[in-house]
Amino acid sequence: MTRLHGLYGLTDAKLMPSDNAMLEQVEAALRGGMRLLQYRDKSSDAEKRLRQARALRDLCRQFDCPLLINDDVVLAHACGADGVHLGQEDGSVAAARTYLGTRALIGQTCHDSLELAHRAIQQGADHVAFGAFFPSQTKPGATSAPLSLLQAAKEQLNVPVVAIGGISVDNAPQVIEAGADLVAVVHALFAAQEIQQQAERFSQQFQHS
Ligand SMILES: Cc1ncc(COP(=O)(O)OP(=O)(O)O)c(N)n1
Ligand SMILES: Cc1nc(C(=O)O)sc1CCOP(=O)(O)O
Ligand SMILES: [Mg+2]
Repeated sequence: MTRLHGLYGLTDAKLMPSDNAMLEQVEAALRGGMRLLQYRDKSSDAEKRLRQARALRDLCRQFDCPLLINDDVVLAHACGADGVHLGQEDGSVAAARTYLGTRALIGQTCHDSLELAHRAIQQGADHVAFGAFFPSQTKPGATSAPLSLLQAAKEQLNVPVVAIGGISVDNAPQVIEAGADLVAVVHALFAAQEIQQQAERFSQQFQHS
């Protein structure tokens, strides 16, 4: 199992208006060194979601990059993804662990709370996400989290820690220095003019961490 570390991209239906656009953008990020991908699509179009998730699974496999599905354990299982990302309102981590098995990657959103993170790990999460560390264009209403939380998380938790929310090439060093193992990014990655180069810029920041 590869170590969870580096750039973590999340797909975005607005920035990726067709299957081809999505696959091209994701491939560019993979070529630039992205280490984990989350398929995040909030639509209720089950056929599209399964088709896109399967296409991403095939693409990610070529680059040895795990694929997680946002919110939906059933889709994660159906498309053969490596795991799932759950929010606090997206169903139980313990049930996801039972459903997807011991090898699945399961992350949970913990906002600004170490208590939520301890609970997530107890229930079977193998990584946890905190945020938002900076104002997010993708999710403007996200709860904000202080950088000091990352240092405390690294001291108290023995699983990889994800930082999310408004992360850019310019501010990523702050969260990485504070302890983030992965930076989860939508806008600063997939709205970039040159996605591969942008992914390389993010990835280079992990070379010494
Ligand atoms: C890596 C990562 N962190 C946090 C989230 C947010 O999850 P959630 O709170 O369930 O919100 P939605 O993404 O479902 O809108 C995430 N998706 N990924
Ligand atoms: C999906 C999501 N969850 C967040 C949280 O804080 O839980 S912030 C966020 C959006 C991240 O996108 P961008 O990199 O464009 O800010
Ligand atoms: Mg969710």
